[in-house]
Amino acid sequence: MGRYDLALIGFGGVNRALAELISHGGERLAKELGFSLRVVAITDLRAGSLVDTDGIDLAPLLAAEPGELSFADLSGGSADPRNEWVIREVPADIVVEATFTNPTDGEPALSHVRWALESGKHVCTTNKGPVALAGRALKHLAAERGVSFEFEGSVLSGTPVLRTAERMFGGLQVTGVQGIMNGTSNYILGRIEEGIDLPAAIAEAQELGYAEADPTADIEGHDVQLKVMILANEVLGADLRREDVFCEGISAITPHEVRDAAAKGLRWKLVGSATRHEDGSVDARVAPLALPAHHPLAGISGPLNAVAFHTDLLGTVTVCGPGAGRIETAYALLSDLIAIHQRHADDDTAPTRPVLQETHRV
Ligand SMILES: NC(=O)c1ccc[n+]([C@@H]2O[C@H](COP(=O)([O-])OP(=O)(O)OC[C@H]3O[C@@H](n4cnc5c(N)ncnc54)[C@H](O)[C@@H]3O)[C@@H](O)[C@H]2O)c1
Ligand SMILES: N[C@@H](CCO)C(=O)O
Repeated sequence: MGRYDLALIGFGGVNRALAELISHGGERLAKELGFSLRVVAITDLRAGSLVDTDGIDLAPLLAAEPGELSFADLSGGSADPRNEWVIREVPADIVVEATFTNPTDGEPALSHVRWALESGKHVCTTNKGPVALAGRALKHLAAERGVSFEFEGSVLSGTPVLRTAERMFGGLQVTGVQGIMNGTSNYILGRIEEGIDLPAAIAEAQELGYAEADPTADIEGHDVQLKVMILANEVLGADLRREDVFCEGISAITPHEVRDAAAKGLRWKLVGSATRHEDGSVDARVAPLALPAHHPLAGISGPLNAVAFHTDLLGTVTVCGPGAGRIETAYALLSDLIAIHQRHADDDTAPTRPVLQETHRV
């Protein structure tokens, strides 16, 4: 049975949930999937870095409160995240990037992904920044190095939107996408409709693990803007930059407007869309809309999200499922790991693991 050694970059909600899946369900998954997973490195801005090329014992890390975790005093640990050294030098097969999304320039996650691919390591990430802002270049780099770059969790967490389009839509022309693609804003709009105020609704979304570290991106639509770019670039063959996508969030909608609309049978939703025209150009936008109850997206509530694909032969195909959540997004990473295994299990040119130089051990 094969085994993949992982380096986890960022140890917040999502990568901790992946570590839990591996720690608690690893044996069952190995039997079912035909490969096992082992974590050999973890880095985190707050906790530092931890390296054990024989496999990190995850149980004590998962038993600690997230905010209290420090690797500094552990064997193989350091207070410094040392991302570049860990990514480039530790002999992992796959780098799992789940640090903060930066909608402006994608950094430092973009560098994390680039260092990993340059080092001949596969990458899976839930981070929208590198995918939306540099997806084409990173895919090119991955292909050049013979490794995979997987990012299912960058759109609708673990709900398989990108892989459905990539694997199941052969022979179809996709002419547009429209959807509710942010769990936090959708949850917040629902809670405001129920009478909760905005700050309390944001706090709930943070507690539930839906919101970005800085929820401004959820509220102002930037998170959806990145997701629309990813969908347009991956599915409609576009090459959109952020400034190409009009973006308005939900911050200007008052609680009165939300409740007044509900009384009239309308639901405010933050809708992202992209349309491909006959000449191949693609228009994309993010804006709140008051949808009538009969609209297919009106009933998508809470952290549930949906993406409708408009196609030539099937009409509209809608994929619906969780749009956010720690475990749901960890599943996206697991689905990426499975995709990497399926693509590379038979590689006879698979990169060999370099040996970590003793002098570099901490
Ligand atoms: N939570 C979700 O529902 C969800 C869904 C889809 C995608 N995502 C994306 O997944 C990523 C992780 O989400 P999360 O919910 O775990 O966020 P989080 O804020 O809980 O965790 C991020 C972690 O990354 C660490 N970090 C930040 N910068 C770092 C750096 N330079 N080096 C090392 N560590 C660093 C932070 O200390 C934190 O522990 C984000 O990019 C987010 O946009 C999250
Ligand atoms: N903050 C994002 C996480 C998923 O990308 C959301 O609420 O949808």
